[in-house]
Amino acid sequence: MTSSSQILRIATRKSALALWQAEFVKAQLEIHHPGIEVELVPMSTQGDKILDTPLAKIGGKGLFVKELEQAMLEGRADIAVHSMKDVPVEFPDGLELHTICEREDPRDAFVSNHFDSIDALPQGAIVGTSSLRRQCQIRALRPDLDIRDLRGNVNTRLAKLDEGQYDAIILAAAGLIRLEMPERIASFISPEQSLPANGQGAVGIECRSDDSATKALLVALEHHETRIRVLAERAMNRRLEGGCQVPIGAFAEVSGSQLTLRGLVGAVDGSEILRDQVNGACDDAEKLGIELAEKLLAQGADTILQAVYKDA
Ligand SMILES: NCc1[nH]cc(CCC(=O)O)c1CC(=O)O
Repeated sequence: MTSSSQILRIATRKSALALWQAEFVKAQLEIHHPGIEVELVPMSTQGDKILDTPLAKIGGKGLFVKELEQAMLEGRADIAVHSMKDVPVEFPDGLELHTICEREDPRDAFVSNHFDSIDALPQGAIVGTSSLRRQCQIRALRPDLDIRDLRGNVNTRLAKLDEGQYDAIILAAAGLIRLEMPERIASFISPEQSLPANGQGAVGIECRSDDSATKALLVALEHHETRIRVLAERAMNRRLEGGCQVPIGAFAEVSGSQLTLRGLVGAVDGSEILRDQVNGACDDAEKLGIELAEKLLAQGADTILQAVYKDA
């Protein structure tokens, strides 16, 4: 925020989930800072405009965040609210990820109008997901299923399911819970069956590095345990040089002062999946993430990831 404007402006995408997240941050700021004025600045990003190509093939990091960052750098907005899962590992000069809010359920959700779980699907059933991470894990569990690409925001994906284009689809549970559609979740998929993406279910807030007035307001929204978990997960991804569209899972849990981080790298066809985990002190979250990435690389993660990038 600049001293001349007392209104805090939130740059946000226009999808229902992005708007929910921005409204959530607005409401939290208003609770913690009575009298504050917060305004949403909705905008379309490149990722919202290209709807007909599988995300993995578009490539380019930060497809969903570039326009929001430009708005902050140009002073048209003060903060941007992101799903941590979609936030690139590096930030442009002048911007930083300042705040990580409390995590919603990080698991993947099995969504279907006819079946209760992946195990209950008949041979050859059609499952929609455009996430390489979900594809590879589901193929490993059930090589017989017909996995097809599924793009669009949460409501678009649900509509495609309801039209009968798929027997089931996989979505982040967090999105369905936030959009007040928990009844759509036929079952939660355990991390053993589908390890979540790094940052899944967590919301992060980005702002200008030199904007101390805004930072002071954001501190109240910080959630320490979520930060520790997401730091470890992102550190693993960063060491593997994985963008958000790679068959990589990373999931950290905290118990007291201890952190357990599980990681996975898989071939998209599910023919090969490497898994490993590390334990250690929460204070070493990032170190543990790097350590786990190196264990996976020692198992051959590099070869798998190179093949994915070549195909994309
Ligand atoms: N990649 C799209 C995206 N980004 C964040 C969420 C869900 C909410 C979250 O993880 O915080 C979703 C949809 C999905 O994966 O089903």
